[in-house]
Amino acid sequence: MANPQSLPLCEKTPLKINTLQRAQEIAILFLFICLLVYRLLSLADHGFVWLLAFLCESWFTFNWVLTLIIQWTPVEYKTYPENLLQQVPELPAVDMFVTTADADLEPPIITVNTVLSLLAVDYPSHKLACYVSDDGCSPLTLYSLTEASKFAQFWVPFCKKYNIQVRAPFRYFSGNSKLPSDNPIGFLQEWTKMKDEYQKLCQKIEVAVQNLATLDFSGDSGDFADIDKRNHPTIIKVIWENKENNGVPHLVYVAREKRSDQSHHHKAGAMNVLTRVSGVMTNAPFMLNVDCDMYANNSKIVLYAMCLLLGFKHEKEGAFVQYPQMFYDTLKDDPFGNQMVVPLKTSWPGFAGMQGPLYAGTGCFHRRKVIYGFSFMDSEGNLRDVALDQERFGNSTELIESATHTLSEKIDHPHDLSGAVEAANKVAGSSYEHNTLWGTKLGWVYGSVTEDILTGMKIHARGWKSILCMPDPPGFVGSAPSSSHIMLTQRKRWVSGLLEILFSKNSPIFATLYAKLEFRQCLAYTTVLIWGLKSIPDLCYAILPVYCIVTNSHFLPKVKEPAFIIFVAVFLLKILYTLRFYLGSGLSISQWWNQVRMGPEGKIPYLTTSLFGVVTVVFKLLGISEVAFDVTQKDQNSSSSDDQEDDANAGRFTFAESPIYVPATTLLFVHFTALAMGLFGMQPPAHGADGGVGEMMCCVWVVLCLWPFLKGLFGKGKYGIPMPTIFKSAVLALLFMHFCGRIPLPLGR
Ligand SMILES: O=c1ccn([C@@H]2O[C@H](COP(=O)(O)OP(=O)(O)O[C@H]3O[C@H](CO)[C@@H](O)[C@H](O)[C@H]3O)[C@@H](O)[C@H]2O)c(=O)[nH]1
Ligand SMILES: [Mn+2]
Repeated sequence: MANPQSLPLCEKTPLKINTLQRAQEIAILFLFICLLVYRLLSLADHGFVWLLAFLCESWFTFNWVLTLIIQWTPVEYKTYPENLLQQVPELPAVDMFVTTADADLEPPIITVNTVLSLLAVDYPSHKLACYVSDDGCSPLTLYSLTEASKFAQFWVPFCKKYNIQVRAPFRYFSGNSKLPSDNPIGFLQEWTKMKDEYQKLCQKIEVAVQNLATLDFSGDSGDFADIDKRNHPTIIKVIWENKENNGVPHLVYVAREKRSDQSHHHKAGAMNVLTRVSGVMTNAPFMLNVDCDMYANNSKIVLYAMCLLLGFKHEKEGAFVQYPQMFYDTLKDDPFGNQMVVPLKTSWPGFAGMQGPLYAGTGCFHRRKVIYGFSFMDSEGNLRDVALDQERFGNSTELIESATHTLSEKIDHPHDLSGAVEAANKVAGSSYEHNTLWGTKLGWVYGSVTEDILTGMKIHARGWKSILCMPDPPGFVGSAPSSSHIMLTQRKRWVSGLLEILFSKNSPIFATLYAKLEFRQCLAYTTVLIWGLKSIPDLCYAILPVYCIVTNSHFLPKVKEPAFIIFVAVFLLKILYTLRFYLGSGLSISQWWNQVRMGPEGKIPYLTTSLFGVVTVVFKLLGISEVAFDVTQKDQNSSSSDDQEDDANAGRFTFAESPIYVPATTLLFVHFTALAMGLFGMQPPAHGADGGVGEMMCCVWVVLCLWPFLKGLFGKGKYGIPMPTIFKSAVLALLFMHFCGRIPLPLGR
């Protein structure tokens, strides 16, 4: 797709760097280095504890350097001349993919809203098609979508006529959206009608959810009778085929074939099926994909993305356009650290200043030909001869033909969807990919439960760049985990998925050595991939003060030593550094504190699920077990919650019977013991120590970070730590004390 002459070129512009921020960053780096030098110089006088502290601190320094490398040259994209797209003679077509996997964890009404918001975007509707992949193979989802497509016949024209901004009805009709005061004539009437219709739609879906038996299995849903989610043939239904220029875009339901003896590769597998099914149906040169909960929050998203993808002189500048993930209805002060506000200001623009943002799995527009995997342009920019054979693409002549069109940049003509269902069924088969390049060189890449990062990295490794799009209002908004347990489970999957990439042949280091991943981008990917590993030094560093107090040794310099100041300074400066972002963005101190405890770099996730994520990957590497894709539960609670009690408890930390809570509970126990020993002078006869003020302060900090666990000791129900967990942790804590030589247990030592 060449850039039409009339379009001015898009540009990346460097962001102005805040000098105070830079000064702080450098100062922290300098202090880290001083600290390491101090450790090294005094290593000989101290023992093992000193060495361990030195190793942890080297790791922290290394991480800080990587962080700075990412943030060094932030850029933003000069925005997209909105009205100019109207001057482009022919807008390209876009296929839009929505994935859902479980009608219980992902209620159909959520998927329906996402689909409605996509069907209603501001873009010529005959250029759009929406495909929903249902890995749950649920008749409820199909039923809900069918009903939604009827509602869409009113909803889409209504949104376009009155230029509605948020086109997901549950958000539009939710309590906090006010009606504009200067309504055009007739608006109020239509608005009321629309609201009624939407309520009816919700009711229908609700009734169906409550009582599956009311669904009529005779007609379209016949295929679902007695279906087994893990073992069933392909079901593809064209729910709505758009035959006019101004109608509602096509809507297609896809439940790919599943066989219990064949791996279906989770979301990556679903994406590849959607790519192929849409390939034989509409074959648009661009593809958008979203998770079922990520509705379009800005009606111009497709236009913006097209401006960016078409607006560069060299198409290599834009393999994909990524909208950062944002969330709706987040709880006050973000108690579970989901929002990731700071990355929006630091790492996202930072990545954009290198090879481009990471592919985040949702809210992303890809070029279809990039997904088809080949670098078809030679260095002169001419199309290379690409053999599109069955060995690569699989044995569907329709798909090979459509892929040939894509790669040779021919624009496909409107298709007859219903006529393509047979071909679509074939390419959605579970054995279609056997002996092809799907999942390796083609499409979404297999081998990690964070398929998004892996797939994006493979694209960068072929020398493509990517583009960041951050319009106001944000492009896509989704549901954030509504409880701490859900959040922690999600983090565990992320951590394992990222480590799976690090320890595979797809590691970014190889991609830099043998392919075209830029060096800085490789470092940036590495920082992301080693996320889970960071929990190990964090754990060690949390144990050190306890160990030192109990054994009356030191891992920090004594208060009187000048070196003590370096430690205090790094600690305080790092706090000030992050606090600045929060206060500067109008956020509260408690939000910052929640981030410290629960955020991506938070203590609690590090001391709970990250550790287990690492273990999962070790098990995988040893061939003991596979990494599972546990789907995140999604809630729609759009401020309509009438349950007062639930509201009050919404931000409270919850527990479940799970080993993930053992390490942190154990830590809490040993820290308390250590604090008690320190305060009441129960340490062994001091070897000239100063009571370990530094170590005591560290202990207090860890206890503060683990406060939710302290509350959990006394909480009831899901707010309390389960008894077995407390018991296991107590045993572990005793063992720890024993090995520190403090509590003689009859263990023969
Ligand atoms: O076998 C599966 C499993 C999941 N999904 C879908 O994948 C999406 C993401 O799953 P979710 O449980 O919401 O995971 P999150 O951790 O919230 O998702 C983030 O992380 C994933 C893995 O990195 C990315 O794929 C997502 O796009 C990104 O939003 C959802 O639409 C699911 O329906 C499938 O289609 N098939
Ligand atoms: Mn999600």
